[in-house]
Amino acid sequence: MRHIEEHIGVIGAGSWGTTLAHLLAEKGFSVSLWVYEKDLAETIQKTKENTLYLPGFSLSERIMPSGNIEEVIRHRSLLVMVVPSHVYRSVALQMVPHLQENAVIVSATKGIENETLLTMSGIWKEILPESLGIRVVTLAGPSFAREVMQKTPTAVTVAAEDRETARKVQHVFHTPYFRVYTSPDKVGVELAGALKNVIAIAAGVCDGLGYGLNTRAALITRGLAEITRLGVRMGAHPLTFAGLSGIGDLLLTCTGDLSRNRTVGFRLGRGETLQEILADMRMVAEGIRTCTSVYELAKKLHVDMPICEQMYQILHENKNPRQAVWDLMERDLKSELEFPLP
Ligand SMILES: NC(=O)C1=CN([C@@H]2O[C@H](COP(=O)(O)OP(=O)(O)OC[C@H]3O[C@@H](n4cnc5c(N)ncnc54)[C@H](O)[C@@H]3O)[C@@H](O)[C@H]2O)C=CC1
Ligand SMILES: O=C(CO)COP(=O)(O)O
Repeated sequence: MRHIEEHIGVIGAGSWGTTLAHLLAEKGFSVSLWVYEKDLAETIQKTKENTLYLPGFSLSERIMPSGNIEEVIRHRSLLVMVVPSHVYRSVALQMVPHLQENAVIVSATKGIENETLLTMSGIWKEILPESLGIRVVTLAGPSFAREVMQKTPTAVTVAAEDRETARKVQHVFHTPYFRVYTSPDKVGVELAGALKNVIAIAAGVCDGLGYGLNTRAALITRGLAEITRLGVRMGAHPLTFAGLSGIGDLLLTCTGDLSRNRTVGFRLGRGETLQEILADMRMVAEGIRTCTSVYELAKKLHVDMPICEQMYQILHENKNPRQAVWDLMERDLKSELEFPLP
């Protein structure tokens, strides 16, 4: 393996952060990994395994786990941010005083902040002093951590406002089993990655209720229509939603049993309450919180998002899931296309 001089800091040692750290370390980068749970940092150091979030995989010797965030980010020109969205701002605020000028931050979190309705790069925009010259890039697309650890051929997108930064990050992450595309549509890629989690819960609900493949296909398709509608309203390019971060990730998480979001939905469909499901889940299912943000955004921006609205009622107002499906089916009839033919 070639040793690469650049030293990268990965912030967040959940399943995805650990996987990205491992991928980069195997490429030859020196990688520091910030671990929130102090005992876990020691365990990873000793056993080379993330026993809490990614059990069963042997991690690269080149990963240096640490509970000290300053140590992980100081003097790093490239950082990867992978903490769940509800703690993103508080962790980012801890990072700001230690960031190196002109560093690049790759954000791999999928969510929308509840309190502000901002995307993750929106949070950075709010808290980063412009004088630091830091660029934020989004990484999204269909990529279950465990499959990437198994080196399953995978393709993702990195989106940045400037092409040069996107190309740099593309090359940093690319491996023969991890193909990276670039995109200039940061808001689109970010929204696609966050919103698909809400639809994945809905797909799980339908499967848990025992509905068939017709239902799932309809849900994915009309879910994509909703995601696109909100995305375009917020400035995204519509074709981004036909890409890896859009339909790609939507298909993966609506159909793949490895999805935590789909699993939450499935269990809801089977009759468990959200409280029961969350009680035995250590990992994050971002769609639960994102659903609240989407519900608020749709109201604020006057965007019609019936599936997300029903999901909000199931998750947060105890609506009966079967009733929610029938309420969707009984809505006013409408045209599928939302634009006139040329
Ligand atoms: N797991 C996957 O396959 C993929 C996950 N993602 C996204 O990556 C982000 C992170 O998810 P995962 O790595 O899957 O997490 P995870 O669900 O495996 O682990 C939870 C993480 O949250 C951290 N955490 C909990 N409380 C915290 C606090 N108060 N402060 C700081 N950190 C805290 C834990 O230390 C752990 O790193 C999410 O937005 C997820 O949607 C994106 C692509 C793939
Ligand atoms: O985003 C993911 C894969 O691209 C992971 O999905 P879940 O969070 O639903 O497991």
